[in-house]
Amino acid sequence: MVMRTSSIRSQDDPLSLALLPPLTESESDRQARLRREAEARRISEQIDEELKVDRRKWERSRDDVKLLLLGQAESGKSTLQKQFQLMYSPASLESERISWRTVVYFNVVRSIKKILATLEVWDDVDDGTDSQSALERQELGNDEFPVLDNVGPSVSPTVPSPVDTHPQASTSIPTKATSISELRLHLRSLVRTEPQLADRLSGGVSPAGSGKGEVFVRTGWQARTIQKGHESVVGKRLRRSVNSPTDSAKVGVPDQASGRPATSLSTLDPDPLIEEVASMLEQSQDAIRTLWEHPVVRALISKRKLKLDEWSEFFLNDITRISAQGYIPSTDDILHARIQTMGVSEHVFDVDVHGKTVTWHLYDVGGARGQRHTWVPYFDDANAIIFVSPLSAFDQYLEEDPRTNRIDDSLQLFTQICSNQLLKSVHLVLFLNKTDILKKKLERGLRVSKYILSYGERPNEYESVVNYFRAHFQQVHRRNNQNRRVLYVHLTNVTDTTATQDIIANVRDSIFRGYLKLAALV
Ligand SMILES: Nc1nc2c(ncn2[C@@H]2O[C@H](COP(=O)(O)OP(=O)(O)OP(=O)(O)O)[C@@H](O)[C@H]2O)c(=O)[nH]1
Ligand SMILES: [Mg+2]
Repeated sequence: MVMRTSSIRSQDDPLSLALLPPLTESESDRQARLRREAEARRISEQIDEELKVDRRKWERSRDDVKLLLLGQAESGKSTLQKQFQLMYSPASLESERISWRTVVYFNVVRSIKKILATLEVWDDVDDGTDSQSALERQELGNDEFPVLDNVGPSVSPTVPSPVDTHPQASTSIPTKATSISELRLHLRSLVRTEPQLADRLSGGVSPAGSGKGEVFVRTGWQARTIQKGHESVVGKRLRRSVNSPTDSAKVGVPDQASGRPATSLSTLDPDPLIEEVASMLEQSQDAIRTLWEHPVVRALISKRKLKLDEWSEFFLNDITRISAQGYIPSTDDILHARIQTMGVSEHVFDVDVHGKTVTWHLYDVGGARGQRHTWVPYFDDANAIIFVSPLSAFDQYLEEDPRTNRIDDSLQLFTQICSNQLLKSVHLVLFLNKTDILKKKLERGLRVSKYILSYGERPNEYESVVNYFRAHFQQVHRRNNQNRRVLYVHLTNVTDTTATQDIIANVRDSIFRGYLKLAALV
């Protein structure tokens, strides 16, 4: 007979009543029920314990630093992210190194395509019988025309037949005298690979409203550019190389002094598309160099009729190295390679700050107008922002909206960030970036007042221009600074590793000081 403890509650509470054992419960049923109840208690306690651990984990994650990189497209956010990666997770950059080859090739092929398209607009059409086009004749007759030393190899030209349209089949070496239509024939197959390279990088995704029909990539794009076998071998070898300095020499880890890879990846599984492009580049390197150094192209550039992206120049100047067999991108190449970010990509680093390791989550966002709505969900719990503004863009207009000057857009965007209520307590850092390109533009004689009317009669010199723009950003900050927070301003060239890493260390310390202050308050 089972003794039941009766209580007012158990009799009144329908749930307790329902849970009571039946009146007819036998001794063996009672034992089984007690075992079940003990097991249920054990599971419940285990769940409670796991919840406690989870809560602790969550609390730990609240201690992590969340840093947003914000700014318009092409301002240098992803380049800055690469510098963080280089500093705090070099092994991960190493394992990606080979994937950047696809981006570099894509940048080169796209630049060649743009040069040829611009030449077409400016009429290089000839009838195939005359090696000089109308434009060439016009330009070569021009006294202002730049005289180039060292253009093309000093062997006599072997001009290919106009019907020989396959550049790989041709053994001719283009020279200064080679006409643009001949170069176009040489480079036709290479240029045709551009959409395939774009597709390899983007996975076929091209978001609407994002500007010049660029190639956008999401986090993890690297996997698409590496064959399965390739990826695992590179990943394994390069990971190991980080732990063992003796291994690094064997596996393509860059030589520290030159930043260039020490070995080729000839033993790894190739991606057929990339290998084909590599081989075309190798065979077309003379044609590319001749085109790039061609007097007509030089003249179009100097007259600003051909406006190439900054990275085009970087890669085309070094085309012999890039198109060589077994090319692996150097760290400098990776820092200059251009690919637009789509959405928000998160990068996690363990950052050692004066003996304490803190996990940092770096959010690198797409800066084109069509991408900016994706930033907002990350504002809630952000600790710090680095706002990147490219000062060299004073003579450029948004790809998404050709009426808007890029500096104006950057100031407007900075106003929105400074005045955003969700961000009012966030540690704010401003990178006035691309100072190296700004210097070059000013040296070339580009006048700021032509594009920024308010600049007026101020001297067209670096110091004066930088002070003028910096003052504008500081004014925006002052006018939208409810919480009297400090604005930390740095003049940067984020492709310069030594200088940028010093600045990152400085930013890290200032964020950490704020972090300690906050920790002391809670
Ligand atoms: N010379 C020079 N080039 C820079 C600098 N910062 C960035 N670049 C180059 O500018 C190009 C664009 O930089 P990204 O870092 O891709 O720009 P982003 O802000 O991430 O652009 P989105 O992803 O479109 O928002 C790349 O080719 C970089 O190498 C700089 O300070 N100096
Ligand atoms: Mg980016």
